Amino acid sequence: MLQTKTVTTTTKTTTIINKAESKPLDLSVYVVIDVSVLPAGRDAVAVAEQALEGGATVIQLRAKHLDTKSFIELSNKVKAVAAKFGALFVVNDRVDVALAVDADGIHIGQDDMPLATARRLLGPSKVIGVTCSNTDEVNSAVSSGFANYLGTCAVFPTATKAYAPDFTPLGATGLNSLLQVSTLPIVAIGGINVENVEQLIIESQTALKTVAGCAVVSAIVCAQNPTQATKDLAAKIHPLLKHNSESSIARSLNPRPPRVQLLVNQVAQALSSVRASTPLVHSITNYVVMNDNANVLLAIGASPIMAHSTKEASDIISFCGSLVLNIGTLSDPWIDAMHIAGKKANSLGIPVVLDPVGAGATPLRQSTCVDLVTLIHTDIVKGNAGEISFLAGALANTSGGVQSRGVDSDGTMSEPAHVVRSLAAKVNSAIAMSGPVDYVSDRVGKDVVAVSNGNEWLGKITGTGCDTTTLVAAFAAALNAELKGKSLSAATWTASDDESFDPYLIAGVGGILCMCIAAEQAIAQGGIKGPMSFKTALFDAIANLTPEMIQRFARVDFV
Ligand SMILES: Cc1ncc(COP(=O)(O)OP(=O)(O)O)c(N)n1
Ligand SMILES: Cc1nc(C(=O)O)sc1CCOP(=O)(O)O
Repeated sequence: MLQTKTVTTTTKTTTIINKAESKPLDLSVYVVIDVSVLPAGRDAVAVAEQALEGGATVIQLRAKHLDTKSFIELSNKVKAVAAKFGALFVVNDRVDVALAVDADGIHIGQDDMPLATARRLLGPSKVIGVTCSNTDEVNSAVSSGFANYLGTCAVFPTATKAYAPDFTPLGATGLNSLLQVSTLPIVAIGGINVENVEQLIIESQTALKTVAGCAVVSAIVCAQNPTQATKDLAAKIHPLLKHNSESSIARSLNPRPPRVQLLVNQVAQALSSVRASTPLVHSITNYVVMNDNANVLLAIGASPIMAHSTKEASDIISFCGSLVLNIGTLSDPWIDAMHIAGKKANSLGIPVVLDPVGAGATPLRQSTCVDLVTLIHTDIVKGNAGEISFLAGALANTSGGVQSRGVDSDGTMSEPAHVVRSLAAKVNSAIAMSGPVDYVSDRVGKDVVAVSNGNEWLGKITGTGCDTTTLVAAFAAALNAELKGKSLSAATWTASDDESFDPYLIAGVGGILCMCIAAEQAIAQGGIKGPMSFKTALFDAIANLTPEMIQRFARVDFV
């Protein structure tokens, strides 16, 4: 049963149609079954059904050369399978066929039946899509009040539809221009596939609007496995549409302050630097997380090396970009190796990142992490509230000591910004403290950043804290190498300039944002059944993170 509601705009009355009150018009995964493109022996109804199984939300039937009787017969069959999946069934061009089979809607071009006539014939409850190639056509379709959504001309080159030789596809920029002026949903079409769909959506979005969906013919109809191809496409489309609409609207209502935006820009840029420089990260880390830490480094674009022997700790660090010291599963020789590698890293200006896992839990861990921050220089300490609180407390009685605030039962502490700020200044290290909100201080305690992208799923599998530490180390390595390339050094950064952030603040925020945003992406893609499928999706999402995602989804503030 189609439901209608009427919205009065300044000029016209626009009818917005939902298939059912509980089911808004979902144009996200729009599959066009073009019978002339079907590979030999493939049946249109079967392909439609496979696409629907893969998550198609709309099926359009396009049959330019089919006689009317056959078009109607085929439409009835495709309509029946679409109905089985609760998807919208749309006929291409032919209003008579749409009427004959009582299709859910019609898609017409500029040279087809006029929009007003189509609406008059179809009535108010059918969905009408109209192709618009430029902003004039968009304005005209929108102001007519007769269309429910707009299609585009080809965004990329396509062999499925013939164009004049001088036709230039819209590209993301042209699509962006249409999105800027349209108050109706826009579906992009033409040459879209699983490889280019994400970039198209990201690059075409405006501050307020993203495409409502992407329409494809050959990428599904000619795919070896149309179900899987639709699934793959849907997995790329859904997270971007969902997150973009929420975050971009929030962003346009509440833009980032300039200095926050500057920091986000630099973090996004730093991710590009990691990818470009493939830094080698030496980890002396714990048994529980070793393999995951290595894979997380590979996923972000860095390279892992793990060596625990005192006999090679110094040699290995001399050709690495950063060093991780993780005290999760200690032994005496490992502690010695940490000191050897740490001292060597200090002498070479290689950043050292300490993860004081379980600090304070036993005398061995207490003395080890206190020794590490006092006998070698750590550039970044990354731990949870309990670990950071312990360190702050352990150093409280030394000169310039930090008052420990204690940790609440939910893992938080009062005045977290004060604790990281004071500890940072005390040990001259950036401090990254994880929790429901993460706090990162630069090395002097001047800038403290709260990162609010925390995700409860990250607590459902072991090792994500240590994984985040390795990401921080990858960022530290890439940023330090970049500065060295300019004959500068992360070690000599000073807090005098308001425009410049401590590179290790950027590293701390960067590692945390990558982990948290990847978790958001993993969940948004759907299909998470429990901890293991989350873990797989998380690692994939880390590999697929882009600087644009950091720009879009980062929730950071100075505190
Ligand atoms: C979703 C969607 N967008 C655009 C078109 C193109 O329609 P049209 O301009 O009518 O061209 P033909 O498909 O008739 O060649 C579409 N079909 N679907
Ligand atoms: C049906 C259609 N209409 C277009 C337009 O530009 O209006 S391009 C197109 C075909 C798109 O097919 P594919 O996904 O195989 O590139």
